[in-house]
Amino acid sequence: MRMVTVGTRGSTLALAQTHWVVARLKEEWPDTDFRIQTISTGGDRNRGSLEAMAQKGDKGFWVKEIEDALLGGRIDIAVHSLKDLPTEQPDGLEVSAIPRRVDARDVLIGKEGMKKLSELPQGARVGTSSVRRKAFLRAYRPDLQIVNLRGNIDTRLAALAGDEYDAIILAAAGLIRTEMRHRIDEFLEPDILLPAPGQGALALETRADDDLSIEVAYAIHDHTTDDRITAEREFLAGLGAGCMAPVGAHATVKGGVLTLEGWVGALDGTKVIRGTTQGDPGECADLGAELAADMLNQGAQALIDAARE
Ligand SMILES: NCc1[nH]cc(CCC(=O)O)c1CC(=O)O
Repeated sequence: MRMVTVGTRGSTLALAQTHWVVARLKEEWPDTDFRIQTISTGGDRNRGSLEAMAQKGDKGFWVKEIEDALLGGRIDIAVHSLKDLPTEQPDGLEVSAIPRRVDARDVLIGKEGMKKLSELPQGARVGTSSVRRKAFLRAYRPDLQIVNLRGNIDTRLAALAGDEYDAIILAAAGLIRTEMRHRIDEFLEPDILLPAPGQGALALETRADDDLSIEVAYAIHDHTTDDRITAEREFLAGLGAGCMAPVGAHATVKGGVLTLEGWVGALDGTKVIRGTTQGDPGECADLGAELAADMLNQGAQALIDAARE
């Protein structure tokens, strides 16, 4: 029997999404044996230095050890949250499949009486460490207090039970995949808050010359999701930004037309630039690059640089 080893981080979310991927792969390849191997990354071991690493431009904080395991042949397919995966893969590796996206939106989870963002009382304390979510909150509700909140989904939900936070913001997909959809109080629609590029999507990464694993992974590839996230990620790459930038993007495909919306915000909330473009889904990469160029012309670079400091 053919055997494929699927690697991922050991967090609840990483394992939940990898079990989902393996179940989907097993439907397509009933005669293949799948094994799951967990790998601890710099991000798992060393949370305190996350910001320092980001400032040094180390984008691969969550993926380096996993990519080393792929290159070393200890695993054959890696499962990543797409939004944590740098837009360029190292030599010898490639993204071979993008499964269907679940839900790209961010959500609010709040204490009693704190269950809608627009209705939070003056000065309410909202937990997040994402620069995108911070920049958005400061622009949208300058009165709110933003309190840093790190850690896995479980840690963040546990923190809300204490008394430091009135509400927190998380990605819907993470809660849905870990069977915590019932905890969601409000879905923040993209017209209010644009999600991170690639949020809610997964990426299956393989060795570029491993035809067998590529074929296995590609069985659960979803073309529409791929077009959408390609537009979003080309937009991010076109801005010269990574997953730690105050950048949101969301693409949809309806009636054969791809619509890409982009957002860049000042970390202090004093300025936001928002743009949109439409075209053929086959041109998704160009659409992302064009929107990035358009927003650079409107001054996006200064906002991205300011958030690095
Ligand atoms: N950066 C952490 C991370 N990476 C992926 C998800 C959630 C799942 C997803 O966006 O696909 C999260 C947590 C969060 O942002 O709430």
